Amino acid sequence: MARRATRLSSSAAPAFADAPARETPDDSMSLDVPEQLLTPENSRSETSSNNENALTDEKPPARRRSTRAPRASLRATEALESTPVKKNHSATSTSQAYVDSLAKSKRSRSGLRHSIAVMESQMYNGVITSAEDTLVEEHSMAPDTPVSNSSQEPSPDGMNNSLQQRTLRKRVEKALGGDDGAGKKTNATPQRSSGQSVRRSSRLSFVEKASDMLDRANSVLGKRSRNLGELGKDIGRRASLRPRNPPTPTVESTPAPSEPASKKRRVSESDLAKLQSKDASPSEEPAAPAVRRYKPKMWLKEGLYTGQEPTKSPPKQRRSKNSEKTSTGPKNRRLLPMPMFTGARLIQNGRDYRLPFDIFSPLPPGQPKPDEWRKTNKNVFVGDAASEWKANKNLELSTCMCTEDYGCDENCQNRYMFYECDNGNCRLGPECGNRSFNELKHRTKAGGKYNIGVEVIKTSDRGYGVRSNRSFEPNQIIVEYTGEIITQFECEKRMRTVYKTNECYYLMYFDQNMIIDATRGSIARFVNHSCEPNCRMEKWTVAGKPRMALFAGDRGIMTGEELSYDYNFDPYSNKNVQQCRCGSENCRGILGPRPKDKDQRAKLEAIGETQKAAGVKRKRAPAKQAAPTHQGKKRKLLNPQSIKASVKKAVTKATTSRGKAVLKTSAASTARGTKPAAKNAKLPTVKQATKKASVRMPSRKTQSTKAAPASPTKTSQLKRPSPETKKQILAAAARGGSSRASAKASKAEAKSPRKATARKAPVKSPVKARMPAPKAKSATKASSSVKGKGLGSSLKSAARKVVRNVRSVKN
Ligand SMILES: C[S@@+](CC[C@H](N)C(=O)[O-])C[C@H]1O[C@@H](n2cnc3c(N)ncnc32)[C@H](O)[C@@H]1O
Repeated sequence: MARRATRLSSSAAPAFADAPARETPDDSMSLDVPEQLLTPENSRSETSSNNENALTDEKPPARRRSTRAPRASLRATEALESTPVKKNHSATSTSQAYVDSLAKSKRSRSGLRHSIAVMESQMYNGVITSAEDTLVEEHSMAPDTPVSNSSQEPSPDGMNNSLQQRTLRKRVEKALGGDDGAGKKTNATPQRSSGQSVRRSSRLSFVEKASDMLDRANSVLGKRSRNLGELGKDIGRRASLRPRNPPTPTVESTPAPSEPASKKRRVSESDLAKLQSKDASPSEEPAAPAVRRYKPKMWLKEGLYTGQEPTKSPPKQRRSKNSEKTSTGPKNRRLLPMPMFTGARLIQNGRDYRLPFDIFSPLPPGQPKPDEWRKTNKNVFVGDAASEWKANKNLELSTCMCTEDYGCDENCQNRYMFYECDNGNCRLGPECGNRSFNELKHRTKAGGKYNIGVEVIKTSDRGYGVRSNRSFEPNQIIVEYTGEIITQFECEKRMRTVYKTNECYYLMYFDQNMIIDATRGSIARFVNHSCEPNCRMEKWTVAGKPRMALFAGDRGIMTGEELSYDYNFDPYSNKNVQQCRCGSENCRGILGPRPKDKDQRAKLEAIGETQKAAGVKRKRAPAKQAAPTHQGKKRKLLNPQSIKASVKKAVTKATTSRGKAVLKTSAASTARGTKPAAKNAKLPTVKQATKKASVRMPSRKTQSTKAAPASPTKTSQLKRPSPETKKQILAAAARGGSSRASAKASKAEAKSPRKATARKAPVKSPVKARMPAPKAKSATKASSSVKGKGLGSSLKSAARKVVRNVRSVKN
């Protein structure tokens, strides 16, 4: 009730003019009039403060009041015009108040000026009060405001009217300015100004709020950002936190389209936050990659090889097909590394391995080459050799009857007689397997390490040697032994003169009492001797001409092996025995055949031991002589007397020796030069196995008859046919009109002698070679068709023996 009374008293203030109290206004009221001169503009500073501040500002300076009065009067006029209903009432009350004020002014000391101001303020208050009453009734929000609440508080008895009026004014201002809708309804000019003043005074400026938000953001970002900001570091990030554009112009420049342009949009904290996030986002984007996302650590579940099943398959890299495309980094190994020192162990200890035959593995270069070697890959007739050769040349004709099914295999007649097939004696073409020299010709023509297949090496104790650059199949031709073909007379002459001081000679018996001197020759001359050789030296007839070549043994040749063959030469004298350094298990100890005589063997062994004990070695090449010349080397030389003695011995031995393929080339061996079988010979020669020609089981793997030590090449025990046997076979073939008969006869004799050879059951026919039976088509037929008891009967008996031996071996 007190509240109501207060309001009524204030609102009905103009009506007091009619009341007696109006006539005698209270002094207190008159004294309070100046306080009522507070205009809405004056109240700006007051509205922002509380009521206590308002009480302290009860007496504003007079100057301010005077300046505000005209505006208030104008507003009051406008209000009166806009509210005609209330105009009379307000005018009446205003006039009454004016009369009262005039009467008062007469008594009071205040001037006219004050009176006019009071009148205007009363007029204004009357309008506002009436409007305020309406607004209070219409707007339920008005009393909720702090200002209205404060104004509705029951005033004490001593509260003056100025305070009431001021409170009312505040309420009106709140009601008009706080709600835009209400402002529109009232359509009063003071509402706009009051609204503006309310916003300005009741809220902080936008810049201040933005700075507050910046402080909050700093605190949210944490200590590090704060420190950076304080220390002035990381300007970029700090700048990102700071609003780049002043927020107030930004908001004002981009008002909401629905709002009027004149109005300022109220900025809430959420808007500030959005604004700040907008400003901060572009600068924070580059900082995002700084936050790393590490892959989760993958721990090894198993140790090295622990729990892994051993496998023989090669390790697989489990990579997807697209891994190379996707992976940007280097191609790292996915497999575990090899254990330490594995490679070192392998290098130190080594590992045996064998390459297949068809793999070419060239050896590293750098082997010293003999500089005195004059090379030739063809046989060259020198001196009288060419004329003598033609005179003695026998036209040996042979034609094999092999079919393509067998392709001139081991049963080929040409092969049996060491005749190479060609288009003249064989009807097979590329299917023929008996054309080794032709193959070698194409190989050497093509050239290259692989095709040549051999190279010179320097051995530790045997001078130079030859090793293979590639692998060779068993019985494959390797290299031809070529050189100058000289007569025996020429050979003796050279031995006396040119080779007098030589340590090594490269002489080999060839054919028709001819000698191949490979001093100027092919690389085959460097092949050393071995008691267990891996090669054979064979003489073949190619297109009617004899040729010598080195063939691989029965087990083939691997890459890097040193090539060797059995020299099988006769030293003719115990003094000329050379110690063998082949290093094989079954080494005979000397270069030459093992003597049959025990005494002689003991002597040779003693000599060998003596040489060993004395350290007698053939010093071929001093260390400083990388490429020694064989000329001038000190070797044991014999005087002419000893040569003569040796020749005598050789002659006697020559009657029993057979198949001297190799002529030892030492100076000592020059003394061994056997006397030619026909005439008196003073110079060395090579004996042929012609004295005791006997039919042996044919084998193309036979080179010499005398040298047949227990060796892996024991198959060489079987001899090839002697020249005499060969002639007989050829003669029989010529009589029969076909060489096939002889071939068949041979087959009948041996029933595949190579089978017997393989079983190491050589059969030696005691019967001397006679004329072979012509037209022998098979073993039985051949024997039956033999005319007479010559070679046919011997072949027959030999064949029977072979059959018997084969059966015994089978059993
Ligand atoms: C045809 S030459 C071989 C190439 C010879 N190594 C060279 O440096 O010219 C034969 C000579 O080599 C030597 N020789 C070959 N094989 C030998 C071996 N197994 N043991 C000792 N000396 C050997 C002998 O001195 C023999 O007289």
